Amino acid sequence: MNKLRRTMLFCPASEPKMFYNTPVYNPDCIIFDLEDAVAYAEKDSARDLLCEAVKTLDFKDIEIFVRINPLYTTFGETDVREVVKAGVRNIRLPMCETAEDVKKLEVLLAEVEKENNIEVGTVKIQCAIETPKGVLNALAIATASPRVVAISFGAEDYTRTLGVDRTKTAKELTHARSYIVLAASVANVDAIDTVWADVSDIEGFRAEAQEAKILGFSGKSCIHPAQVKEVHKIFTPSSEEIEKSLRIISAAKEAEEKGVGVITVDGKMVDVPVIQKAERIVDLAKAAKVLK
Ligand SMILES: CC(=O)SCCNC(=O)CCNC(=O)[C@H](O)C(C)(C)COP(=O)(O)OP(=O)(O)OC[C@H]1O[C@@H](n2cnc3c(N)ncnc32)[C@H](O)[C@@H]1OP(=O)(O)O
Ligand SMILES: O=C([O-])CC(=O)C(=O)O
Ligand SMILES: [Mg+2]
Repeated sequence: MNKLRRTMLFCPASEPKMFYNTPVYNPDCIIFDLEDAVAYAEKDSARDLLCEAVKTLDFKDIEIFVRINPLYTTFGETDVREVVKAGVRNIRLPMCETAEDVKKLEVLLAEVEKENNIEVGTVKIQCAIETPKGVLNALAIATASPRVVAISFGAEDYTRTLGVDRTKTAKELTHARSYIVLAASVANVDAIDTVWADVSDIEGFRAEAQEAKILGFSGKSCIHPAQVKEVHKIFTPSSEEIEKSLRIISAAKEAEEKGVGVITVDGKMVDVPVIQKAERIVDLAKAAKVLK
């Protein structure tokens, strides 16, 4: 299993009051944002604030990402240079459309790592796919560099660039979400579902998170602490799932010892794919610390 990445809580780097509190909400990952949540006039001051905070704050075992501005903007390169120097080891690259975009970041990272005596390859990349072109290139993006640990979907920019409305049915996102999940699976990286902007509509958020799990995403980006709790509930195996998985694994072990092939548990056939799915649930439960 890759790292546990059920939740990625976005927090604007220009909001120190907010970002000092982020660890309290216990997301698996925090994404400090230098891109769209930060006004143009505040880009430099937000970066300075963030770098200072990263040097001093204790985020326990929460994985920290910084969403930089795209490298084609005037801020992108400085974002990379400064946040890596401050200790950030994971970059979320927004508006990623091609393998070439990833490779440009990879070259810059190698240069910055050498300048700061950091082993080359240390800094990991999460590619945000948020345009039709990015979706069609998802597999090339996900496999463009060994640094890529996840690809994520950005539905706000995706619907903007496709020229459609974002609706509560999420039908307009179906193809892109499924394609991103497939690409991530082939590349063996995590797939992170998009943000849900209406923080007051927790029911709608829950439904979208549930669908993300069914589609095969590893987790979901969040913009509000209340969303983190919901995603954790949905993406953490329930006690029923865990008990059933343990029963399957134990029955399979017993059958193997007795030299029996296919068996049944609770009246259902258990074969290799079923056993491996049960093992995955147990691994996830252990990583989420709901099973020892
Ligand atoms: C399309 C995209 O690009 S999305 C990615 C970029 N967007 C972002 O990063 C936005 C992140 N989210 C936010 O900035 C905020 O949640 C908002 C602006 C949407 C709403 O903020 P508020 O109106 O303050 O929400 P609310 O009053 O419910 O907040 C409750 C508490 O949670 C805190 N909080 C809210 N959102 C966050 C967050 N993302 N991270 C950390 N703390 C947060 C608030 O500071 C407040 O703390 P307090 O009780 O100690 O005062
Ligand atoms: O990447 C995300 O989840 C949020 C985002 O930028 C978008 O939806 O455009
Ligand atoms: Mg976006």
